[in-house]
Amino acid sequence: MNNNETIESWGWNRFLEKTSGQYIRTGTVRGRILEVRRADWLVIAESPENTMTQYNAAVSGTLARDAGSGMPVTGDWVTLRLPESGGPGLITAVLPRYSKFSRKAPGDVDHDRIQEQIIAANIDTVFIVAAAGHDWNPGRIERYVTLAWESGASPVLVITKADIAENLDELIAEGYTAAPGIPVIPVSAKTGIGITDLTAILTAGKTAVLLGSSGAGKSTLLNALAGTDLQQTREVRADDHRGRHTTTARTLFRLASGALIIDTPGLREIQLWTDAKGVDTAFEDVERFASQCRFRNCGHTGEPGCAVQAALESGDLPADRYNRWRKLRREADYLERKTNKAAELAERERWKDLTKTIRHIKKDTKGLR
Ligand SMILES: Nc1nc2c(ncn2[C@@H]2O[C@H](COP(=O)(O)OP(=O)(O)OP(=O)(O)O)[C@@H](O)[C@H]2O)c(=O)[nH]1
Ligand SMILES: [Zn+2]
Repeated sequence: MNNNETIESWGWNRFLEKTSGQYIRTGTVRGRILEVRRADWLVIAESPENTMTQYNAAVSGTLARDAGSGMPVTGDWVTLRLPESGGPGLITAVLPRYSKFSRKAPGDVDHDRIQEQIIAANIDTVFIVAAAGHDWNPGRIERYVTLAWESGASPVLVITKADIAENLDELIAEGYTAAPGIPVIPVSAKTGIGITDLTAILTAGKTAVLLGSSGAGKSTLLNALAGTDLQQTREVRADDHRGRHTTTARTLFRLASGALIIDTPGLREIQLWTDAKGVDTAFEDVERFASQCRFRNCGHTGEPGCAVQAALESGDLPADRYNRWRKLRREADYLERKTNKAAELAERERWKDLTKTIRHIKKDTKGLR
């Protein structure tokens, strides 16, 4: 471990300095979650020798009980009680997050189990990694862009495997449409193009997260940026198909340049965790037309003076883009109704408990009167 490392070299910043005061108690140090494992957490923290040291850690009972903000995720800053003698450390609090990338937790849609899943916390840049080739999907990119804007970090669209693109210029144009106002950077780990462009965006002490489908080339890109094999990647051996590797954990790495990168396993589903406003932020082109409609509450479905319909007719707004915007809007509205309903149910349960308690108290005090 490099002794010149400080918590700043692991991403500690002024926001954290300002907001963490009340959480840091004597006997605890500040640490950052490098990886969430099945049963424990890998944390890099200040050690008594004033160096940065890795510890395995568990979560304190109190934190596990009232983890209102959820259990620690990769990128989180926490307070850690250092291990006494070789045992695991104890995470006692999760510090306020200045950004987080979330999606709706995958699971059964029918059972009202509507939950946020935080993929990574305290990130400055979201690299949306989309591969050229058969897996190219602008609709999926739009979902990532929507969630990335919601995260509080700045999105960047990275088109990987540029070497296999049949028409790279077309993909780049589609990328700019799907991700308006966001840098679009084509790269290839095979030929090396774009790697210096991406390196230029990385900053020492700032955190980026790589997000995208499985096989998009995230780990390969991480290795190319690092200039060394930080992550094993999946090179399928033709003869026996063994030696396959897919990323299974979300892990934070520190490059020699000092930049911090979180590699993640591919996400199969990327369901929204935002409201209609969040969708509109990612569709500023549609929004711009909508703001020119004659009626403020225009539904864009045939009302007189509808600028969205006019843009569709003139071709200024591609029909595909418009349809995907409508679909995401519907999904966000649905989610909002469901979460409201879930909140309502929780509230009703709380009242049920409360009235029960009151009834008990009344019963208990009856004999005293
Ligand atoms: N042609 C080409 N292939 C690439 C490039 N980058 C990655 N690949 C290949 O794409 C496959 C998947 O790459 P990975 O880096 O493992 O993908 P990943 O996104 O990390 O996948 P998960 O860990 O499953 O999420 C591997 O076979 C890579 O060799 C590239 O720039 N060009
Ligand atoms: Zn309209």
